[in-house]
Amino acid sequence: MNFDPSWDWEEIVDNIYTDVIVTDSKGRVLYANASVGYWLNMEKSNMIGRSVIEMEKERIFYPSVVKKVLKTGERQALIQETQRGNKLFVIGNIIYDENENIKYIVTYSQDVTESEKLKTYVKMIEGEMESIKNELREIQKTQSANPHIVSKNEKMKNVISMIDRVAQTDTTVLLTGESGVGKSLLAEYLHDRSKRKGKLVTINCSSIPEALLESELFGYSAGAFTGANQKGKKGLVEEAKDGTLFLDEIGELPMNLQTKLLTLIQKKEFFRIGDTKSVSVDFRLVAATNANLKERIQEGKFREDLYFRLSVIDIPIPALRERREDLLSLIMDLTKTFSKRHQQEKELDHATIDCLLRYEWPGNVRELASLIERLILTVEDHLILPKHLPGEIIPGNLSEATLSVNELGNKTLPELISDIEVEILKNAMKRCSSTTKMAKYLGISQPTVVRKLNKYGLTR
Ligand SMILES: Nc1ncnc2c1ncn2[C@@H]1O[C@H](COP(=O)(O)OP(=O)(O)OP(=O)(O)O)[C@@H](O)[C@H]1O
Repeated sequence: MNFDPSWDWEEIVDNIYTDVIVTDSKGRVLYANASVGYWLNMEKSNMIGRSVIEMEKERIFYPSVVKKVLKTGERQALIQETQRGNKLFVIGNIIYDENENIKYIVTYSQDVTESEKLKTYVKMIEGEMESIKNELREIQKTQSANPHIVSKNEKMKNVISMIDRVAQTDTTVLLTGESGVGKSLLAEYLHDRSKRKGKLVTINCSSIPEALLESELFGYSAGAFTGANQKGKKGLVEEAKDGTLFLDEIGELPMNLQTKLLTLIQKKEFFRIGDTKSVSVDFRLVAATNANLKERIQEGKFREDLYFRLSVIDIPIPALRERREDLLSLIMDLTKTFSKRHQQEKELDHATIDCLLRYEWPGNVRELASLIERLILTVEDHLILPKHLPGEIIPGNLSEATLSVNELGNKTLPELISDIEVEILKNAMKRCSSTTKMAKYLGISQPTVVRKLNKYGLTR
């Protein structure tokens, strides 16, 4: 269909759900459409001939975009408040006559009251996040003597206090728990707390080949076997004199060495390979395992008597998923540690922290620590965003579109408002079980909630 000048333009413009006002070059209203009447709470016929400057003075709306256009001689956009308490996003455009003089100023506006509320809400959430960070700094100040052991969770606090208690004794300690929960770190902590004068000597029983393990542990005498050092060699047990011997992955210790270890624990003496004279040594034994030693006993792979000797004090370390209260502190602590270590000024975005807090962490603190270190080393930007995380860590409902308040850079205002709206609505959907509760939570009406959910294709 072609353009027809006889169309009823007034009726058409009255049916646009956007305020349209046309003024002359002095700001006197020449035309207003029907929508204006609703937002400004006055009949559109009462507006014709009135000065927008006067209306601004009467606070029918404030500020006046026309006034700003006339002052600057350019197109202007601003947020205006109306007598009804609504917030309007208003644009004022100039139409010039053939002599380049202002002929009309056309203004059109859209209600953004709810979006403005949502922006305030985002600011409030940012404020809350800041206070959580402050709280965290306080927690970190009051943490255990070793700054790298985070323990907010009850079970973990019990682990630390148990270690503090046994540290002063010579009792053998067995640390059990999944790989990466922090057994080695706790062995270090125990040694620090024990005030034993000697050093902490760590042996990973699974990483040294079986043939070498015995000589590594007990050493050998001069000329004990072909290829050996002529002067003989001290073993790690001797290295741990007056200190702590930490046997990691004890479940992997071969059977013949289990027997020798048992003798060592009982008599506190041993024989270097090829020697007939025993060596006595004072050390504290700490062992760790992620294997189920009772099962290994059943399978005939671990000596029961050694197990009883080792497990006098058996300290199970909870998996990270069982102590989620520690997660936030760990995330912040590790970020700080690695940023400092690699001299990188990096920060985790709120949405990134949110993803990390939701993940299960099957690889425990080691998995978390390696990820944070990798992000700090590989992400070029200052801010680490959800898009930098590996796929498995991003929850299904947080897609690429996840909005960070810090990402709003080059978007237009309507796009920005929509993004914030979607994000806040998703957040409200997670917290509230019905649209009525969402309405209360967001401070808007229930039909508005439904309309907005439909608009963005969000389904409950
Ligand atoms: N509570 C904690 N606070 C800070 N860092 C921790 C904590 N627990 C573990 N880590 C860090 O996590 C990583 C893995 O810890 P660790 O090597 O002690 O685990 P593990 O239980 O001994 O693992 P595996 O059984 O595989 O030997 C280390 O980098 C350690 O510093």
